[in-house]
Amino acid sequence: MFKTQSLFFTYNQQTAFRFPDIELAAGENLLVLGESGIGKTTLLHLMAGLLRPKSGSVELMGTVLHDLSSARLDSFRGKHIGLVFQRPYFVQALSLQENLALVQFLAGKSRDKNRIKEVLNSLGIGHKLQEKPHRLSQGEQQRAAIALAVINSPQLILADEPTSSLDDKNCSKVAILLKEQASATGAQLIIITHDQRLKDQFQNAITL
Ligand SMILES: Nc1ncnc2c1ncn2[C@@H]1O[C@H](COP(=O)(O)OP(=O)(O)OP(=O)(O)O)[C@@H](O)[C@H]1O
Repeated sequence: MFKTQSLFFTYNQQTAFRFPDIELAAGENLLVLGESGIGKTTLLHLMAGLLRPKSGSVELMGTVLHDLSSARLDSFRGKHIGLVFQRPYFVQALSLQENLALVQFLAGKSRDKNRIKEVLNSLGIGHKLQEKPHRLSQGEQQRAAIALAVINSPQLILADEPTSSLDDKNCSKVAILLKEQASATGAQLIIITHDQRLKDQFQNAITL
């Protein structure tokens, strides 16, 4: 179960955000739509525990994120939350396989080459295992970004504008892949975007 309650956040006196409550059971998906500047990334960062709310709470699997110390929160995030960013963050000097092994290591897991192969194969980029990230096409990089997010089988997958730089065909593919990856592990999936093309692919949607 993932749940946010009465989330309120301010960067300064001019920018204050109140977000609608979200509640998702295991395996459920949600699309959060909103115009530029409305606070989508802010909400995603609150849900990932990267920002601390001024009031309200974020709860995943019975744990209230901001009750944890920052070290425990980092570890909890590494194990249970997968993040897909608009622009993927890779260590460019490492191969795709090594990048994924690093994410396993940072979550306190041992290197699992079979899991790395399984995830890359399911995303259609198994043959790019040894490739450096900058040698991948934009669509491949976006799929590799999904691999980074799901490698540790997180309970919650949060994606920030995962499709905005993609053409229609790749946009649809990425949405399907994210849903497939989430349903493979029974994870909750939340996509935050201004991309109206995704509307048809999600039954559960809210607009900020
Ligand atoms: N660190 C910050 N300090 C002060 N203001 C900020 C900070 N980060 C974001 N903001 C402001 O908060 C508002 C919401 O930003 P946010 O990035 O959450 O919006 P968004 O909906 O994701 O926008 P976009 O779709 O353009 O990425 C913006 O007006 C932004 O300028």
